[in-house]
Amino acid sequence: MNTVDFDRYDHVRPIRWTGEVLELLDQRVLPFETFYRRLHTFDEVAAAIRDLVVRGAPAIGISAAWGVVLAAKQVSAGDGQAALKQLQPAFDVLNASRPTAVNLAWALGRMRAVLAKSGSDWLSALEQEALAIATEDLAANRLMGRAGAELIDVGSGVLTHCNTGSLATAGFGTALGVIRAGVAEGRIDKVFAGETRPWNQGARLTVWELQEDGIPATLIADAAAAHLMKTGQVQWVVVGADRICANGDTANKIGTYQLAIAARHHGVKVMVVAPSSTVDMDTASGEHIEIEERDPGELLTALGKRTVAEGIVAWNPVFDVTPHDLIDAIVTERGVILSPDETGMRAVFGTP
Ligand SMILES: CSC[C@@H](O)[C@@H](O)C(=O)COP(=O)(O)O
Repeated sequence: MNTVDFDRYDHVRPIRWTGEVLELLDQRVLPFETFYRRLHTFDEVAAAIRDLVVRGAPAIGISAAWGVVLAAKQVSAGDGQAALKQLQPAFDVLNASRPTAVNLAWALGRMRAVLAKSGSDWLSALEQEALAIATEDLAANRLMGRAGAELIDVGSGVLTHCNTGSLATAGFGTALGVIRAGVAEGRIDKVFAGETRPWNQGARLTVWELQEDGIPATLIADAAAAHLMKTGQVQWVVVGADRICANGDTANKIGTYQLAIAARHHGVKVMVVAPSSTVDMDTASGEHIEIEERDPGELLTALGKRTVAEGIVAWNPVFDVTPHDLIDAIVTERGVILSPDETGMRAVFGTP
């Protein structure tokens, strides 16, 4: 088996901290423009998360953490507790920027906990914590890449959905990390990516990232997935997650649920790859997850041009929940849970 040269995949970084400002690679204009937006305030960070300048569960958590640092730079306080009081509005605005991915609340929780126990050095403690959140995410992705690839037999084809790569994380990616590792190790022969309508994360971001790596990938229409499975070209669906509940139910980009149903019908396996920052053991099952609904305009237009007759009504939920019994493996940096259920999740993530 070949080894994985992780440094080869480190060139796309969606989030850069200069020490003064946050620079976000604007994912709305990729793949044709590579443009870093410079953000100076927490309000700008919240707007960037809401408007999908930055997206992907781990990446929005990391960005929110840096948003807290930007807010903190405007505050003068003697210790962390005093700063926390003044920073509460910033925490609230950042937390409300998107509802489904738990990584956002998780990262803000870490920043809040650091403040609560810091003395006069609270600002540098916050900065170090934001850096640690990003560094740990990259390390988790590399671990998961290897662990997930081990489940894949040599000669397999895989289908992925949305974008779970360097762009959605601190680097390397979750599901795309498994695909990178699986290709490097010689296990994966063919990679397919669904377009991921309506925002086209698969078409605009995933196949571009793979092309940058020199990994051949084939784009399919989302509607072609069941037919792809029927033709025997894929053995695994490999996806990321925005929130994994205590029983293994998983929220991910809209369309994941129907992929899992089609996969079960065709004997194709489903792997969910996500760091522990995506695991929400306080939410018992998927029915309690808030599903973000975005502007129906995303469905009524393409490249800013209206494609649907005036007066048409559209509904645009952007995540769905895959029940745990349709998932074959959940891969995290803390462990792999096969045929996940509450017992398997608790064995890795603990009891309440
Ligand atoms: C490593 S990213 C995992 C998920 O966040 C990803 O699959 C996804 O659904 C992203 O949705 P998005 O709306 O693009 O933020």
